[in-house]
Amino acid sequence: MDQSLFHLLDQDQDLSQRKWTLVNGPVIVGAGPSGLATAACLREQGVPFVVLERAECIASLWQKRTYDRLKLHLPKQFCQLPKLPFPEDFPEYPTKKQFVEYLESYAKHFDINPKFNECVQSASYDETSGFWRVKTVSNKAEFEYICRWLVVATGENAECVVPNIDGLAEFGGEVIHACEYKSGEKFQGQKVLVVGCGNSGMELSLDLCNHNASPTMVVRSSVHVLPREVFGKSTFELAVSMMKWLPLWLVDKLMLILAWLVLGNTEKYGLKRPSMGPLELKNTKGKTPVLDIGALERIKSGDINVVAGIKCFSYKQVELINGEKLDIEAVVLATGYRSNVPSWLQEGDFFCKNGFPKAAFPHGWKGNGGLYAVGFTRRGLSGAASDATRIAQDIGKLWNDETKQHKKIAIACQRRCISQL
Ligand SMILES: Cc1cc2nc3c(=O)[nH]c(=O)nc-3n(C[C@H](O)[C@H](O)[C@H](O)COP(=O)(O)OP(=O)(O)OC[C@H]3O[C@@H](n4cnc5c(N)ncnc54)[C@H](O)[C@@H]3O)c2cc1C
Ligand SMILES: NC(=O)C1=CN([C@@H]2O[C@H](COP(=O)(O)OP(=O)(O)OC[C@H]3O[C@@H](n4cnc5c(N)ncnc54)[C@H](OP(=O)(O)O)[C@@H]3O)[C@@H](O)[C@H]2O)C=CC1
Ligand SMILES: O=C(O)C(=O)Cc1c[nH]c2ccccc12
Repeated sequence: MDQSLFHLLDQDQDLSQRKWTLVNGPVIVGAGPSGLATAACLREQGVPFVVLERAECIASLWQKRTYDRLKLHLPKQFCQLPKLPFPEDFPEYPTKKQFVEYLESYAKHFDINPKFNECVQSASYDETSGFWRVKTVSNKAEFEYICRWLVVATGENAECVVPNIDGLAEFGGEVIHACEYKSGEKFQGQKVLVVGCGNSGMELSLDLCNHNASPTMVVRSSVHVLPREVFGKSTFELAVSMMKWLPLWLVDKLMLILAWLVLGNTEKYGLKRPSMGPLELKNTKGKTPVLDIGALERIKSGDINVVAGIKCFSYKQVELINGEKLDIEAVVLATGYRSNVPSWLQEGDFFCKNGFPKAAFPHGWKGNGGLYAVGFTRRGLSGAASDATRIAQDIGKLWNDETKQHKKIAIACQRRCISQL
């Protein structure tokens, strides 16, 4: 065993009380697409690893916290993970079910078997020994993993953002976050307030319309709505191609011209555009533009009512900032998500308070002391795929060097033992 590890074991009384294990290779926290992609790339290099997942399944965001009708909103070539493409018969925009099936077969193909129901409570780096100590709780039992490398793969959407709006506790009707919404079926015939106008707010409002409910969507500030396709071609793909030749500001201008040609002036429906362009806003603030799949038509037709902002709630009612009062029966908070890294990672150099790496893309994948982050680039699944490839290469090299070193030491010890016989 490594000499420095003896130091850690000697020092800590706690460890004699708790069950612990020494991991050969990295610990990956999270079995979503990012964690799976990293594990697959490590497997290809022959590096062992342990994946810890708080849920009882892989890709819990996709399996447990998204609505039934969800489809990927970027074309499939931007959403596949490294080393194993989507099956050829997948459509341009795979459904949630297809995507989950792909992820299941991906995990099976690379023999990735996460430890489920293991929620990481804390992770800290022991400077003296050079090891990470990762503490988990599983069925109330505490456990500790000790490892040289820690890969953070808990995602940009780990927790729901639930705003504290005046009077919401007195509302009296059903209040859910978008992550609990499955289908508009149970809202049939109801007046539903959808708070937020990102991709979730737009798509849930559309789903509510499709189930004969009456949604009112709150747009408190501004939003970029782009068509998912322009003249039959993916808007996202078009933007990616243009970025190879043109500066970001110009691509943003062209996107807005195209959006105007295809969608018309969206501001007259209460959808004020931000002053910053859609790609610049995504890159700098992480705010994703809406890729419209039909909600705009329903806004234009009046099926989705758009309002400006909420003042407060009262019993089965909402008061808007313009003083208008609306009777409503249910509220869907499509108010977004946040990272949970600050709640468990005891580290201050690499991650910001908001749970994202401090360094801007493409530098935010590697920290000090064997710390890595995958899937925090605000570039969706393709960003996660490129992080995963880099991380696995880096760890692969370090692991191989250390393993060779250990082998040399083991052989030297063996020789000395033999010579003393
Ligand atoms: C509704 C929706 C649709 C999207 N559609 C697209 C799309 O079409 N294209 C695209 O590119 N991107 C899309 N995204 C972006 C999304 O971030 C990625 O699709 C993808 O899920 C990110 O993968 P991830 O592994 O980084 O995070 P996640 O999928 O969130 O996985 C993180 C995992 O970590 C686990 N975890 C969290 N905390 C802990 C802990 N303390 N201990 C143990 N485990 C923990 C979680 O349970 C989860 O399983 C979408 C996001 C949402 C919310
Ligand atoms: N088909 C797909 O692939 C889908 C993809 N997604 C992705 O999931 C991620 C999360 O999207 P989403 O869930 O829409 O979250 P977003 O963070 O994109 O949007 C949150 C929305 O809630 C609003 N909001 C937050 N707090 C309040 C408040 N107190 N009062 C009023 N409005 C509020 C925000 O307004 P403001 O801007 O003023 O802060 C914003 O409009 C994105 O990356 C998105 O692209 C989501 C759904 C479908
Ligand atoms: O769907 C998401 O949340 C994504 O992050 C995918 C994505 C990455 N870059 C974009 C630019 C415009 C629209 C979606 C995305």
